[in-house]
Amino acid sequence: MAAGMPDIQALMQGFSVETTPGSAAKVEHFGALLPAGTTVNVTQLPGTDLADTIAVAKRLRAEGMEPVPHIAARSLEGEDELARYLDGLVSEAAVTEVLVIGGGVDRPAGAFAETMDVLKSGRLEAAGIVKVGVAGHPEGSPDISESGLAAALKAKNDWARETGIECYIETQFCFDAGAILKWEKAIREAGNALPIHIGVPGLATLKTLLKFAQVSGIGPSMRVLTRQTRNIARLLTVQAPDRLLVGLADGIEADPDCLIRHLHFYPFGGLAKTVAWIDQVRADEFALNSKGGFETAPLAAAAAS
Ligand SMILES: NC(=O)C1=CN([C@@H]2O[C@H](COP(=O)(O)OP(=O)(O)OC[C@H]3O[C@@H](n4cnc5c(N)ncnc54)[C@H](O)[C@@H]3O)[C@@H](O)[C@H]2O)C=CC1
Ligand SMILES: Nc1nc(=O)c2c([nH]1)NC[C@@H]1CN(c3ccc(C(=O)N[C@@H](CCC(=O)O)C(=O)O)cc3)CN21
Repeated sequence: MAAGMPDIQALMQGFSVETTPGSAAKVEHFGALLPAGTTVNVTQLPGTDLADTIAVAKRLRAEGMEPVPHIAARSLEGEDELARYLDGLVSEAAVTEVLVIGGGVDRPAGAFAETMDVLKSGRLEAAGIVKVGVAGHPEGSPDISESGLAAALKAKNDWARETGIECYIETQFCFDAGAILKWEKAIREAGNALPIHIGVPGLATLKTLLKFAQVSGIGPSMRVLTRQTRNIARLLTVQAPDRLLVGLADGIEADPDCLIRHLHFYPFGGLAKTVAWIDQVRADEFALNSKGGFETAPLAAAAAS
């Protein structure tokens, strides 16, 4: 790597991806797309069946991936359901790592109102879980106050320290490297010691990104997207997160204490093209451009779908 070049490849190492039961059904074989052992998160979205998340985790394990299912605290009925869910994940898919989130339901379905309620239950340790991700919100959350987020993050740090369980933060997706770097520094100064995986949008059309940004309540950096919709033709062009990655790599390089460790890709139904693009970057098949990002070679037609 030449001096002054952002180290995009270092940033790409150990990347993870997210899938939903619905989008996994459209993937023929995860092992044919992703390096063996890649971490694949499986969502537990409101209104979906826990059995579907377990089934996808099982399939991921069989296809050589490391399944990391979501546990959405507010969607669970209580400790019994959590115990049954964990039992299924461990016995069917040998799961040892989970991502615990509050989850998008307005009113808790049962005894768990937030992530900490699940962590404090002791059920994760009892099930043999050794690594736990929790959510991060670089741009804040439409559902949670800033003080609520700060209190939750402190409690999660305390829990990690007290239990000795390996914990990390996985963020909401965001389009603005500056906002992410500023947030990382602010939570670090407030006492955060957990390593961070940054949520990054995969390759998708502007139209798809806008749709998901809306359903996920992504705030300020929506403007980065909506600014581009003035040119209507751009709605159907595929966007890559190249500028975001350059900005992050530069920021990490400039601050040796930065806790950003990995990227987590949200492919939004475009797993094949996202992975093809990641492969090009990992193979060093890209060149920086004058727009603060980089270009890869045009993707093969098969992966462009
Ligand atoms: N991949 C995904 O699906 C991701 C989803 N998220 C979203 O982030 C939010 C939860 O964030 P966490 O940091 O896990 O919160 P948390 O579980 O640590 O809770 C923090 C505080 O916010 C409140 N809270 C949590 N979820 C809420 C909701 N949906 N509505 C109103 N209040 C809520 C809790 O009662 C608590 O006081 C959810 O809306 C979740 O869907 C965040 C990251 C990734
Ligand atoms: N606050 C919040 N709420 C969320 O629901 C949420 C976040 N944040 N952050 C990011 C994740 C990613 N999310 C999602 C939600 C839905 C699909 C989904 O419906 N996927 C379709 C296929 C994609 C397509 O439409 O082509 C599926 O069939 O599962 C994917 C990711 C929701 N997420």
